[in-house]
Amino acid sequence: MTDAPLFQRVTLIGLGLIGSSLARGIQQLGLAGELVATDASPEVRARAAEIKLADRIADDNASAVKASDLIISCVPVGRAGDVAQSIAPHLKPGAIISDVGSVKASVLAAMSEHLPDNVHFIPGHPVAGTENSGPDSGFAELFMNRWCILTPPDGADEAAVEKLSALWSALGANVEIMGVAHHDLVLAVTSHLPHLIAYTIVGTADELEDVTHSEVLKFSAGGFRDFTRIAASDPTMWRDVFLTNKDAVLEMLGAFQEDLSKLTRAIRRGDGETLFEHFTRTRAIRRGIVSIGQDEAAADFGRKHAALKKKDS
Ligand SMILES: NC(=O)C1=CN([C@@H]2O[C@H](COP(=O)(O)OP(=O)(O)OC[C@H]3O[C@@H](n4cnc5c(N)ncnc54)[C@H](O)[C@@H]3O)[C@@H](O)[C@H]2O)C=CC1
Ligand SMILES: O=C(O)C(=O)Cc1ccc(O)cc1
Repeated sequence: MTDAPLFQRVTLIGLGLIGSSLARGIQQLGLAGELVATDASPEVRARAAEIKLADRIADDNASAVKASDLIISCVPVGRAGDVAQSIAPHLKPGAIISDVGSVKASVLAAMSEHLPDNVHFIPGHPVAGTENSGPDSGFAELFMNRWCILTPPDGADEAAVEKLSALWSALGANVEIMGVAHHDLVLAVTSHLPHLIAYTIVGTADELEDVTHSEVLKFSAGGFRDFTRIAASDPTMWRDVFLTNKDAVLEMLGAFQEDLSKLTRAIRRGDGETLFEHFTRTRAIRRGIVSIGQDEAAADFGRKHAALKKKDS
């Protein structure tokens, strides 16, 4: 006998990297009795139908959410308010509404403004992705052994939080609960600033092409190549991240610029001790992250991989 699906009807709005990864995972693991999906782009809807990303592809957000028990908005954070406005009058009372946006305070404010009181709004953020976008770029295993942060507002229904956590856990993610302001500060330094640095350095190298005669790209080894991958990330998504997490990013950018000035001064003065000490500290940080990651992965990998394989066969 197969287990009952976690949710009777699930709706995904936005079928890019994250929406299509969710669609594939939910279908492969049988987490929804019926999966409905939609996207603002007719081309994306047509492609989603062609590759069967859901049981039904709806023409618009309003019809997609009818009678749905869980709705996850997977659109750029600047569009979160539009999505909430378009679905608000059509929601089933008691439905859970969530999202996957990389910024949380602005999404909470923009969506809460429109959503009725008789639904459970629990914003979320899977800390997992790639530089690719669109319906063909997703894959069911994207969330395996990655964090998914949920940011329920004060007084959120505990059973609804549990149910949403169960979905992310089934997809292989480790769920963590935190407040929106804390989320935005932590992600500003761990994700948003690194992307800004990558966008900057690749642009700088490109502007130097006249001086370097295309050799920047020709001889780019590890470090620069890694930056070019990150700098290939979606321009709409990242424009929205920096516009909506402005304060936290500016705070972290201030701290970063101070540290960069210290290292600049050390180089100018030939202060090898400062450079060596700094690089030794950062090497230890990386080794700590990698060993924590390996312990967690070793503990979880077998169970989660077996679950997906079972569904595949
Ligand atoms: N790309 C990544 O690595 C990660 C992205 N996120 C977050 O996930 C969200 C989606 O990102 P991706 O899947 O990468 O984007 P994407 O660009 O691949 O897909 C976004 C989709 O949303 C659709 N869309 C835009 N406005 C809409 C609206 N009003 N109604 C319906 N559909 C609409 C677009 O047509 C597009 O197909 C963003 O908020 C992003 O911050 C979270 C974790 C990782
Ligand atoms: O591709 C990468 O290295 C990423 O960092 C992906 C990513 C992008 C945005 C997020 O909010 C979470 C993960």
